[in-house]
Amino acid sequence: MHRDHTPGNGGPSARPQPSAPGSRALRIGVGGPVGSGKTALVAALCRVLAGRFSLAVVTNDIYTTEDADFLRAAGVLAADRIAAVQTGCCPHTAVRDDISGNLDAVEDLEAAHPDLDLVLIESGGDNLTMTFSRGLADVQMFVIDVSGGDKVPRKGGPGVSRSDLLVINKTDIAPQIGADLAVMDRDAARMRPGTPVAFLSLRETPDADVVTAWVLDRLAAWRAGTPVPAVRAGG
Ligand SMILES: Nc1nc2c(ncn2[C@@H]2O[C@H](COP(=O)(O)OP(=O)(O)OP(=O)(O)O)[C@@H](O)[C@H]2O)c(=O)[nH]1
Repeated sequence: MHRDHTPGNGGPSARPQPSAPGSRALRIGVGGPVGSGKTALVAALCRVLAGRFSLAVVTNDIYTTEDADFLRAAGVLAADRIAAVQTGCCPHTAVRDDISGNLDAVEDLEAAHPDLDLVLIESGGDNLTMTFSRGLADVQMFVIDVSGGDKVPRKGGPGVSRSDLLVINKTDIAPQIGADLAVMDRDAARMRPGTPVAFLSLRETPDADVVTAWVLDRLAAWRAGTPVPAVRAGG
C-alpha cells in the first residue's frame, strides 16, 4: 500500500519540501543504462562503508527483485536493510515522475533503522534520459560503461550532463572494445564542465576507491549541514 505523498496533505509523509541537510540519512541515487555496473557498484560501496556507517539500499527492477536478491545473496548488508521496488513501468518513471513507491521504501527503511546514515537508491537500467527527482535523491551519480564505445559521453542527456558524479565503468575492457578513454574524458568534461567524472574498473579496483571517496565527501557535507550540490539546469 502506498502512503499519500501528495504535497500539503499534512500527513507524516507529506512532501514536497526537501529535508534540511543532515536532518536524516543522505539519499544517493545511482542511475544509468542496463548492465553498466550499478548493482556491482552499490555492492562495492556497501562492502567498503558498512563497517563505518549505517547503510540501506533500495533497488528498482521492472518485473523482478533481481538486484535486491543479488545484494542479499552477496551478503553486503543484512537482508532487512535491502528493499526492492518493482516498478512495473519504465525505470525512470519510478525515480523521477511518480516516486511514491521509492519514497515509501526509503521511509520504511528509515523507520526500521533510525540510525541510518546513508540510503543508496539504485534505479532500474534505463537510457540516457534517466534522472532522479530531487524529491527522492539528494545527490545522484550516473553510471555508464565503455562497452557502448567512447561516443557515449558526447551524446549527453541529463544523466551525463547533470548528475553530481558521472562514473565511467569497466575501463578494463576498453582495449577490447576499442574505446578511447581520453576521448571519453574530453567529451565528459565538455558536457559537464566543472563537475566530477570518475573512471572506474570494478574488476581492477573492487573497493571503487574513487567513488567511495566522493560518497564520503558528500556524506561529510550532508552531516555538517552543508547543502548538497543542486542538479544543474541544461543538458
Ligand atoms: N569487466 C567488467 N565487468 C563489470 C564491471 N563492473 C560490473 N561488471 C559486470 O557487468 C555486469 C553487469 O553488472 P551489474 O552490476 O549487474 O549492472 P547493472 O547496471 O546493475 O545492471 P541492471 O540492473 O540490469 O541495469 C555483471 O556481469 C558485472 O559483473 C567492471 O568494472 N568490469
